[in-house]
Parts: sequence; C-alpha cells; structure tokens
Amino acid sequence: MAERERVIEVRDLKTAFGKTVIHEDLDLDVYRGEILGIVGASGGGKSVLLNTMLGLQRPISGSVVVGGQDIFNNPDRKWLASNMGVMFQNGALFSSLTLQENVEAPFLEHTEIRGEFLSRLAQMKISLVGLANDAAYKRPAELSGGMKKRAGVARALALDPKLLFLDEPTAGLDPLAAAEFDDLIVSLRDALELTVVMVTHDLDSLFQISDRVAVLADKKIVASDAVEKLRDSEDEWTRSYFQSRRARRFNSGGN
Ligand SMILES: Nc1ncnc2c1ncn2[C@@H]1O[C@H](COP(=O)(O)OP(=O)(O)OP(=O)(O)O)[C@@H](O)[C@H]1O
Repeated sequence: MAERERVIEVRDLKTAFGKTVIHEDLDLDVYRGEILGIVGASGGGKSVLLNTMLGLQRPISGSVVVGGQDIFNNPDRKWLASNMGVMFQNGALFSSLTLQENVEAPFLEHTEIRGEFLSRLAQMKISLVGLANDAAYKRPAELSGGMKKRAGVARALALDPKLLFLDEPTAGLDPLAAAEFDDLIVSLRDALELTVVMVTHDLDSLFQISDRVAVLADKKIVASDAVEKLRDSEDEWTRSYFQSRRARRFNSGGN
C-alpha cells in the first residue's frame, strides 16, 4: 500500500500560558483525505491545539508543518489563509451581517473579487452546505442552530481550502441535526477532497464519521487510531474514555 501523505505534522510541541503548560512533547500527524477526530478531557487543550495548528497560537517550542510549510517560520500567509478553513464553536458568524455577507467576508479580506461575481460565489457556497437561497438574506439570530453551523462551514469553505478545521461542530444540536451535519461533513470531504480535523466530545460523530481519532491527555497525544481500536489502547486514559458507559453502546458495533 502506498504511504499516506501527511498534510499536517506537529512535532515536539510545547505551548503554555504563563507558567501553565498546556502541551508538552506533543506529536500529531494528519493524513490527506481523512477525518481526524480529536478528543480529550475538558480544558485539556484541544482548542489551543487547533489554534496552534491554524497558526493563531504561537508555541514555546516545536513545529507545525502544513502542506510542507512551517507555519511559525516565515510561511506563505496567503497560501495558508486560502488553504485552511475553520469553523469555531457556535459557527462564530458576524451577528450584524447577513449570511451572504458573512460568506463574502473572506473574499473581501483575501481576494480582489467584488460585485456580481462575489455574490454568485457566496450563493454557491451557501447552497453547497445545503441551505436554501433565502437563508442568504438572514442574520445569524434568524437561523436555527443547525443552519448557523452550516453557514459557518460555508464561510470556512469560501476560499476553497483543502483543510477544514471544526471545533465542537455538533455541540448544541439535536441528535437529528447533528447526524445531518455529520453527513454533510462526509459528503463535503468526498466531493471537495478535503482533509478534516474535528475537535469533538460527540461520540456519535466520532464513531460515525472519523477515520481516526487522536486522544489528547496529559499534555500530549497519547493514542491515535481508528476509533474501534481505542478501547483496547495501551493508554489508560484512552481505554477508560472509550470503555466508559457512554462509549460502550458503540462497542458492540450497534448503536
Ligand atoms: N488565551 C488564553 N489565555 C490563558 N489560558 C488559556 C487561553 N486559552 C486557553 N487557556 C487555557 O488553556 C487550557 C486548555 O484550554 P482549551 O480551550 O484548549 O481546552 P479544551 O480541551 O478545548 O476544553 P473544552 O473541551 O472544555 O472545550 C484551559 O485551562 C484554558 O483555561
């Protein structure tokens, strides 16, 4: 089998806020085309890791290489901005702008595209995530939770990135909307050949759509594998997480 292509390589990462060390000796690989889930205890540093991979949080030491670029050492910022899309928790839309204007924002910031072509591109992104045309003229407060998440994905995908980062994408959604959102992520990954990195506590999502799961505990990635294999992990925290009562219902193969 051909060796899988690594699109993100995190090596020897150390991050800290003041004297509080969040990550130490952390290594992580993300492979092209996969959906990688990241799990770990609350407050364990998953969001900080995501921000570090996005270049938003500078580490004390270590490196993050994305698509061959060391993102903390003179990277091509334009390339990174257009190749890494992110949806933060709650979609993080601008509340005073319509959905259409939210999706147009990355084009205005990073491209010269304006006018009718810009409107059409934004509308294409909005329909790509399964939202009806009239949603484009609504403000975030007028959208349901599921619609807001979809809108957040439309904005994250505005510049056609190959990497999509999602922070707790299904948090706050009812089970049906969460399952629909999971389906959307898989179909977008397949259609657009995306690589997806997803921080989540949602066991349904992990078992349904992740190709691999990386476990963050004790400041580092202690295990990374297909989710079904993690209940037998050598790592104790990972075993207890995936053998917990909530996770057990997935272990027999049924749900
Ligand atoms: N800007 C910041 N300044 C200081 N401390 C921070 C900052 N951002 C995060 N932290 C701290 O870093 C630690 C890790 O936070 P992080 O949000 O990454 O955890 P998490 O694993 O994503 O948690 P959760 O699952 O609850 O969202 C927490 O103790 C948090 O308080």
